[in-house]
Amino acid sequence: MCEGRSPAVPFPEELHRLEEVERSLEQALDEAEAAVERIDREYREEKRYMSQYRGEIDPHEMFQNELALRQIDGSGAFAVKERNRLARLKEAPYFARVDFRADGEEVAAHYIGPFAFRHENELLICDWRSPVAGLFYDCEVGPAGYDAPVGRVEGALTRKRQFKIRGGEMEYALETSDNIRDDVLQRELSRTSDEKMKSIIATIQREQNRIIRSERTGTMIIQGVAGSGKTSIALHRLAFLLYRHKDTLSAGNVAILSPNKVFGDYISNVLPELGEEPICDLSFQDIARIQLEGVIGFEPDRDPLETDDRAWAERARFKSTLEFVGLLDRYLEGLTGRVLRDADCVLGSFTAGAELLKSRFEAYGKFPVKRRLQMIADDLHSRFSSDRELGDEAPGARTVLKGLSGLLSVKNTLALYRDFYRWLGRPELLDLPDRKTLEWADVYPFLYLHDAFEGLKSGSAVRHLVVDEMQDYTPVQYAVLNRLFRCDKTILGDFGQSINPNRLSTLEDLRQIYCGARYISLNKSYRSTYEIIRFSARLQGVHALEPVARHGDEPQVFRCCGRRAEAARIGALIHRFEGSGYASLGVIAKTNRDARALYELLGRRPGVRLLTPESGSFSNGVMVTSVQMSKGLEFDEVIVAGADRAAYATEYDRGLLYVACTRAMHRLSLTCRGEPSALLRPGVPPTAG
Ligand SMILES: Nc1ncnc2c1ncn2[C@@H]1O[C@H](COP(=O)(O)OP(=O)(O)OP(=O)(O)O)[C@@H](O)[C@H]1O
Repeated sequence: MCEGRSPAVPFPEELHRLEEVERSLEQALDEAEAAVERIDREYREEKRYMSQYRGEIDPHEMFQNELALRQIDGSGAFAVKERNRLARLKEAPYFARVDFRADGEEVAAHYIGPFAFRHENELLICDWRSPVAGLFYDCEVGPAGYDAPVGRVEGALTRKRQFKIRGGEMEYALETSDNIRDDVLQRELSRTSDEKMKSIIATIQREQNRIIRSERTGTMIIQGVAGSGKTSIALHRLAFLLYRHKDTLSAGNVAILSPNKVFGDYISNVLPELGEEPICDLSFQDIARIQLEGVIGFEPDRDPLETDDRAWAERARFKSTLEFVGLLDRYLEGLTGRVLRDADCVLGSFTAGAELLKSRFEAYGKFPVKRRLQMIADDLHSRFSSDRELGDEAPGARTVLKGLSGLLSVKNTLALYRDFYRWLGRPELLDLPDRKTLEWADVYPFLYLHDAFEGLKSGSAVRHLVVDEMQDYTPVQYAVLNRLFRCDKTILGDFGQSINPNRLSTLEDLRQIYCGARYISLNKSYRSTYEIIRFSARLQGVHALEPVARHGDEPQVFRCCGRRAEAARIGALIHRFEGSGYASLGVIAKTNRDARALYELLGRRPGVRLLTPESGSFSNGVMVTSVQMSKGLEFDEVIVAGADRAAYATEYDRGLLYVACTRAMHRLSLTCRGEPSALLRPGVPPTAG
């Protein structure tokens, strides 16, 4: 056997190359460390000088020193980033090699890793987002090509290898053949979960790569089954866009709209892992809070599964459709007549006739009412000033504005919003918890009208927005979003995971809202074992759900006699988990209230955490939570608690069970206190409701 050859790494030259690259990385890392220390020293010296001679330095020199300090600070941040990247590369410098012979040229080997690494003028590692790296994801050995900035490069791919390097050690190396990609993917998918979502650059699949590297501008809608990698793809796409447009796009220009803080925390590592700055993570609540500050308060959304207030549910449903946005638009079409009284504006000896005011008001129709008044006031002020008779002082713009405001029959957005329901003939659909508070379903319709009446706060630098869990949001929320973020969007989710009975909008509605958008559907599921996916697909009747053939235990249903027996069973399953080598276990109850009760029943067992809408972070270990909170997350093992006939009976319950079951990567159990849910038996129709 050749020196250094091991069964897992049958190519000794790769071990030698790795050693060489590591030596270069070591050297570069030492230099980067020295640069960080030098800059740090310079910074401290500059600061010391400034504080020592503060009284003696003239203001001009002080200003120069402050500028210098800021510059050192900037270089320091850059040096630290560079050092961190090199340190990361040292752990796992690359994961693939492609040998490519461009037509008329020699074969060149390209090693692909998380970032590019150049040493002594030689490019030792290519960034996974570089054009040449596209060969790895898109092509097999044979004729191949890639799109470079200079145009298409044609040639032949002569070799393709994949590596797993961890802690600087090569664990395995494989030469490509048709099933190799699957083999590496299988190994990756079989690992235990991590506390945070991980990058998937070494195993991005072809259909995923097409989305990630898409150069087409415009909005994209991705409908993908549970575990198809939608969130991963969206984050990798952002990293790709930031790389491709690095001169014009920075982390401050992209944002992700996610359902809650726990999810935001869960995905927060992917971009930094890919060498990009963390990005802004927003929720619809955050946006509402910013827009409504000082205007009106609002209640958080209620859990529809924990209330039987039918009138409330009816109000929420009514406001959740595309038709509702149509009604708001129709109401706004006649806005002038609704808010402006048919009267002249008389200010002393100056008068503006009702007709003139109306026509001006309509001419400025694309602006909010309040802004239109301001513009008309400015116009009238100039007109009055030029028309004035000798001796008559023209009213100032503020006086004119006051006079015009007196002609408004509606004084604020709340009055307008109330008027909308009167116009509809359905005043009962607006129910304020108190005088200055909206219920959640009213927040976005209110903002839609607020935009027309006062205008929304703008100024967002966001140039690409990712919207995750698209099925959770209503058309009016999208309508407001489109006004606030007039940029390209990547909108992703799974309408098969709709779990709110009061959201009536559909995927077709969404496609209608974004009618020019590119639409992609993903059916292959990567998260769970074949057995879990088959079980979940049967449950939901999702025939398109295509598993990756990775096997594990069949899901088990445990029937217990009552609550205590169920808690004891869950306790035993937790015990089994603790000895299993798995890292995370999700115990998923139907509602947040059920989750809390179960947590108490389990006796606040050490190491068991309760995850609620108020929680801010995700961690490994045992988590007791609700279906709603578990969305988007994943666990090595899942126990769906309380999977009883009565608890899961309707079509919506089916969606809930589907979401809960598809959170499991490797093992799934369901426990119930009596008869298991009939939905678990294929072919059983759900109870109506
Ligand atoms: N190409 C891939 N290589 C390795 N792992 C992958 C790949 N694609 C997806 N995965 C893994 O599959 C799991 C599911 O991915 P992700 O959470 O992005 O899916 P999703 O479609 O957003 O899921 P859901 O809608 O169910 O929340 C993650 O563990 C992710 O790392």
